[in-house]
Amino acid sequence: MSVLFISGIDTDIGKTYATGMIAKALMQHGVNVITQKLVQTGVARDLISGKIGIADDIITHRQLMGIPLQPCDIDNTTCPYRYEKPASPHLSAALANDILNTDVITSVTKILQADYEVVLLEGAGGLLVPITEQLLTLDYIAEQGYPLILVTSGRLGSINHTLLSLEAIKSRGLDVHSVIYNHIHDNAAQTDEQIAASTIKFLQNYLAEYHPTAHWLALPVQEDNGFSHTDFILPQNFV
Ligand SMILES: Nc1ncnc2c1ncn2[C@@H]1O[C@H](COP(=O)(O)OP(=O)(O)OP(=O)(O)O)[C@@H](O)[C@H]1O
Ligand SMILES: C[C@H](N)[C@H](N)CCCCCC(=O)O
Ligand SMILES: [Mg+2]
Repeated sequence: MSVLFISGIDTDIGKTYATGMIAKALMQHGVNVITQKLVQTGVARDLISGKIGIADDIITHRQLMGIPLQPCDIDNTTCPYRYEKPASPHLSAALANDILNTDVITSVTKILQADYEVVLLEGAGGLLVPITEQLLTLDYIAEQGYPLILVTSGRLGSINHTLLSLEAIKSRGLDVHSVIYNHIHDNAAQTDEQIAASTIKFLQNYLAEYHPTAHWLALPVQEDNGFSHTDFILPQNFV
């Protein structure tokens, strides 16, 4: 019955990996769980039929969960809004001459809730990404009252992006359910070990002071692009 919203400090921070791995961990605890994507941009058209494909993030979620695409994926219930242009949803929809109606998103979430105990709803980009010209992602989350999971990493710049996200959450009178620290950017190409370790410490102390109820979860790097999975441990009272 419950819906958890997975957002992050930016695009490419690891929301899809976090969502797939949470779903896998919940499945292993016997929870009947499905994932949904709010809106997917950058989706290719099928060369033969010309139809726009299934959302890439939904495909990755199922791979990480180790299950095939479900009927609700194939009929696009898990992501009705899919656009070709890899951009902010408000732009991608406009370029496709479409108008995204958030009531449709809410109604597919309800359909999924009827069949599953937990729906993990992944956003596109960060919290202040516009879903439409009028509505920011965070305002949709606030309207729906969904518990909010924020994905971050040790990439240089993450402290600022994480604290700005937490400020924005607070400004809507919301709290953060969990912060997931993705270890993907701890390597030398993105940052260095000293920065990553300091970022973890700083963020943990900040959360302890300002968001004491938030869970802290560490997402390990998944090998083979997610096909051999390192364990991801969920706290007992996660859902
Ligand atoms: N924990 C991880 N283990 C292995 N690879 C990862 C991990 N996290 C992220 N990646 C890599 O980083 C890329 C970006 O991550 P991901 O697709 O999860 O970002 P996102 O936040 O979902 O982006 P978007 O806003 O487009 O939905 C992935 O395609 C994958 O290659
Ligand atoms: C295409 C990309 N991977 C994401 N799905 C969409 C990211 C939108 C970011 C918009 C912005 O913050 O300026
Ligand atoms: Mg994603």
